[in-house]
Amino acid sequence: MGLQEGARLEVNNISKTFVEKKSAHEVVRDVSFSVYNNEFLVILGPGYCGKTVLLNMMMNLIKPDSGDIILDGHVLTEENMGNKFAMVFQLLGLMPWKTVMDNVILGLKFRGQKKQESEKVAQKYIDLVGLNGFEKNLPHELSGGMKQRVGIARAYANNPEILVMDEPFGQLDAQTRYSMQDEITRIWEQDKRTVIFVTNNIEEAVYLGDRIILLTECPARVKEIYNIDIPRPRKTTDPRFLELRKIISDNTDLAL
Ligand SMILES: Nc1ncnc2c1ncn2[C@@H]1O[C@H](COP(=O)(O)OP(=O)(O)OP(=O)(O)O)[C@@H](O)[C@H]1O
Repeated sequence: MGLQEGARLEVNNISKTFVEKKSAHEVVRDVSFSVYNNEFLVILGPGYCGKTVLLNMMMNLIKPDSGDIILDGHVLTEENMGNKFAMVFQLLGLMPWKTVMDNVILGLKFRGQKKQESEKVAQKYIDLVGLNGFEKNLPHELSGGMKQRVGIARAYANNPEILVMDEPFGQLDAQTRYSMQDEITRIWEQDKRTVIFVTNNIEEAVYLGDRIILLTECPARVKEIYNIDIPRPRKTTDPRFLELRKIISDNTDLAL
């Protein structure tokens, strides 16, 4: 399969089986899809279906057994991926002894940027995620949603072209989760990047995505790809929203 028009990333027929003590565990089977420039792509699948393994292959952290990943027309390697990717995790990995500013600056520091320049970049993204005034706070002084914002600011500060988010709101209470969904939409609309967002929540997928890649139970296969043709800001009560949610729900074993 060649590179499709406008595609940044092409996942071509990738499969992965883990072999442990002579038993084989097939986790990803023959998965193919494209990721387009600056789109908000959601990967939706049930728990343990292989979403993280798939993401890890897309980020060159795990080698697929077969198939390949094409980034901007070339097979993905450490060299050509450079600093193009940044990741936001469900469990954030914030340094508890470091302030918001120091946590956001971390990646820039690793790359040897000067402190003053790093602080300027970090401040831009601290402002973007709405944490102005909390620069000197420590993570334990922040709510779950605010910590998640720090994670997003840190990812953005590294200036990635592709932002990968692995169930970033999975640990948040429902109310905070809804407000973070609005926040991530606002941030992405203000500073567009290619986003690959993983979730097991259908409503979240329909609320956020330009497109949804629906995966099956393990081993993960692509069950369907949906274009979400609902203008933003979206409303969960919109008839088209409810219709799409039902169509996807009827096509999967996922519980809402
Ligand atoms: N390095 C590994 N060795 C062996 N098995 C693994 C390895 N990594 C993942 N697996 C298995 O692959 C399956 C899919 O795991 P994965 O973490 O990708 O699921 P997931 O869809 O991201 O789940 P969740 O929604 O809970 O995050 C699991 O059964 C897991 O135990």
